[in-house]
Amino acid sequence: MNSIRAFAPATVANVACGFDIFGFAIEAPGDVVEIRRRDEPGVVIKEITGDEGRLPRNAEKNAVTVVMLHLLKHLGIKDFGAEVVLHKNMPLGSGMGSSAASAVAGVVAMNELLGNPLSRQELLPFAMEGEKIASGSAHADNVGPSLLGGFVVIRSYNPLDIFTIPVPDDLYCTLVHPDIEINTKDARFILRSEVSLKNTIAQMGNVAGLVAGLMKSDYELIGRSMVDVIIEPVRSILIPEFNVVKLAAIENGALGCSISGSGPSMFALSKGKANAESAGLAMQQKFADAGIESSMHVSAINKNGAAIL
Ligand SMILES: Nc1ncnc2c1ncn2[C@@H]1O[C@H](COP(=O)(O)OP(=O)(O)OP(=O)(O)O)[C@@H](O)[C@H]1O
Ligand SMILES: N[C@@H](CCO)C(=O)O
Repeated sequence: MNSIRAFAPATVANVACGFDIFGFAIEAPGDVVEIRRRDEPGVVIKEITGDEGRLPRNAEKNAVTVVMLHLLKHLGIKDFGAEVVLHKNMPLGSGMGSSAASAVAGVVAMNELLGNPLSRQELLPFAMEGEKIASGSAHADNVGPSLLGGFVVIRSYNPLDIFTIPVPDDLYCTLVHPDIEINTKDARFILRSEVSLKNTIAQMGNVAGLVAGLMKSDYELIGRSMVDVIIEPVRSILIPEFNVVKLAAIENGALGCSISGSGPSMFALSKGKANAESAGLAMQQKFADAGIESSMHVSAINKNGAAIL
């Protein structure tokens, strides 16, 4: 096998109360990576489409190839020759897990080209190295769901303990991406390092409630638990019209609404596709009223994650 194509989906990280510990995959959009073996040693980026020339072409700097280099080193494979084409189908700094999608598609494609020496779970630490190059921190709540699919919980980072939980079949996600950019690195820099006991207790309650609501298909409990008292109050100031858009989502069918990842995208969860679409249109209207263009994606939770095409 000399060439492989892999797809990795967009993801919603944090999911309101679960900063760095919750994430889920959606069906589209996502990045596509093509990798082809070559005789000459070294992994090189042959072409990147869809990034307006903004991403690094240096294989040591791009999330899509950094993960491949880490995987080859781990397997003790030297002088491996491959050329990589990356199709970016997601905006940068979007809050949709753009760098994670590249990292996951890249590591899945390379693993397949090598005959699948590692399982999906075993590929996770390598995908996290892609996040590290992109955002300065190896958080797993975008790469985890993009790689494994479904709704992912990261119980622990050291040692890494990550698993998926069931979600109700009729749960739909609305993702609205306003036409602005927020870099994850910046959105992490502004966070406080200390949290009050009162807020910790509230956040733990919501984390427990969201997990229970998802596993019991209790839509009301899911909605009540989508409250973030720690991160959202700090980061929402980076998103124009945040409060108005969030209220519009909930008044038009959503169970709950918050920031997707580090933003600026906002996401809502709804029971049924019709509610998800209605909430999304209301969210977009509020952005439009403020002169802000946006794009909308409505999707069930993608239970498969990355795929070989
Ligand atoms: N293949 C890649 N795709 C996207 N970003 C990359 C990639 N490789 C390196 N980067 C770097 O990561 C930065 C974007 O990462 P960042 O985490 O800020 O946003 P994102 O991954 O696009 O979206 P999200 O906020 O959902 O994580 C880019 O500015 C770029 O410098
Ligand atoms: N948990 C990460 C996700 C980034 O997409 C953050 O919020 O910084």
